[in-house]
Amino acid sequence: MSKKYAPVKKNDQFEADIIDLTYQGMGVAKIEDFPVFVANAIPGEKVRVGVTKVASSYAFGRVVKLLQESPDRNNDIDNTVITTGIAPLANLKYPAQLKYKQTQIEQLLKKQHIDATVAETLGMENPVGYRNKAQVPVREIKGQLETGFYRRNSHNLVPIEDYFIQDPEIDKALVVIRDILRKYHLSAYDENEHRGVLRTVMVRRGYYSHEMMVVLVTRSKKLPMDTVVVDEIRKALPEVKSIVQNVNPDKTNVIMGETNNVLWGNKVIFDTLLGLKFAIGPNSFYQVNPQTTEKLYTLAAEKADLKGDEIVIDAYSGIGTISLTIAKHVKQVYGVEIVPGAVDDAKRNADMNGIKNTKFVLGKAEEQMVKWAAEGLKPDVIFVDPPRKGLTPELIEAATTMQPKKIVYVSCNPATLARDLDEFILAGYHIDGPVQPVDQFPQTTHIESITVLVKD
Ligand SMILES: C[S@@+](CC[C@H](N)C(=O)[O-])C[C@H]1O[C@@H](n2cnc3c(N)ncnc32)[C@H](O)[C@@H]1O
Repeated sequence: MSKKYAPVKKNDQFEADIIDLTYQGMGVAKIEDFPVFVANAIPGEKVRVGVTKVASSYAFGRVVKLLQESPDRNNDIDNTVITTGIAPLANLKYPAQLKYKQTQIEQLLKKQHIDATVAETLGMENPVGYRNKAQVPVREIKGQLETGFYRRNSHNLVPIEDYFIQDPEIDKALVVIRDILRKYHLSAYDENEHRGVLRTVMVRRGYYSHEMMVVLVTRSKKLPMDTVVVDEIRKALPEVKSIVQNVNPDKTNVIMGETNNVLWGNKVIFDTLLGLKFAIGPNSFYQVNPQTTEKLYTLAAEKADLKGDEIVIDAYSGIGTISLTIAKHVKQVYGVEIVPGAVDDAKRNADMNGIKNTKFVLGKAEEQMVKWAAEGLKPDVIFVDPPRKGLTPELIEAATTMQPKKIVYVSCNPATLARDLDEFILAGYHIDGPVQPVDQFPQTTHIESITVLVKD
């Protein structure tokens, strides 16, 4: 690829209109057709841009002066949530956020030459304080243990007490835990030296149950003062039902390690979703926005139009949330999931809710689907709910070989969704009805949606 000529250099300033918003929530300005991505600038604004970094085909900039403000700008926020990337879209009023998410999907489908409509994003009534899970790094700043969030694109911790999108009870618990760790002089992890004890504090809280799990992720096997620390945490936070130490000894950005030691209480916490009870372990994926998850699953089930006699596959089944919520509307569900603890939770969740027509298999969805296809399994409907990287060609081939009438694609990344939809269309499926975005992650750039594919 030929190298573009960069018409700007670092520290240059220029005035520009912001013409677009990237999928990371940066404003786009152009100078001689050369894109400059500007933090905290939104479409419709005119700004004086200061160039902060120049690459061969784009540059980054910051707002030196806001010359003309968009009516969509939300000024009612603490800027830390933008600079840390906790809530990179919080500078947009909520209706504009919903529109942005719809438009992002439309643009990605168009790029892939997919002819489909995208419905308006279903939003939340109160789009703050919704996250049921926090994972905050622990670092030492000026000789003191701090919890907070990294400044965007860095590993520099910004101490924070109000995380804006997390359940406020979780925010309060984080401060209590931080103060207990300080009181007993526990050391924070130092990434550069690979030293210190506490790397991350994870807190999860059941939306309906109010049960809390605290996970202390440590570099070292030993957690000094564990007995007193645990005792103080559970006394100070009566909602806590489980305190776990997770050991992650590696020099890595991966948050959780493989070993969990239950320090006090249960191995799991429980919560309810669509009237069913779920056990959730420390390493299991559980949707972070329980309020919209209920809408999402209800819609996904409605769109599948289940009659009661279907064989269904739930690929990427996690702790069985989709499988178990649709089980009563179908004959049999087969789930596949890669995390052993999540499969154990899914089986336990089926038992706990008296559901007998589900079968959960531990494995890679892309391999298990090929096995099922080879065994002659003929599902009527396949649900896929993959992580951000989307589906593999093998999975798509296996799924279409089984020739289900419907495929319901729950996606958390419209870029991989568009790529995969193209493959399904080539394999003889078409998109039925509009793609439906559901705002699982208000104030952030993440986009969740449901698409239904039907056999031609
Ligand atoms: C977006 S979550 C969906 C989970 C579940 N459907 C839910 O809504 O709670 C994706 C799940 O896929 C699992 N996963 C990731 N890669 C996988 C793979 N190759 N095969 C099977 N499961 C995988 C993750 O552990 C996670 O539980």
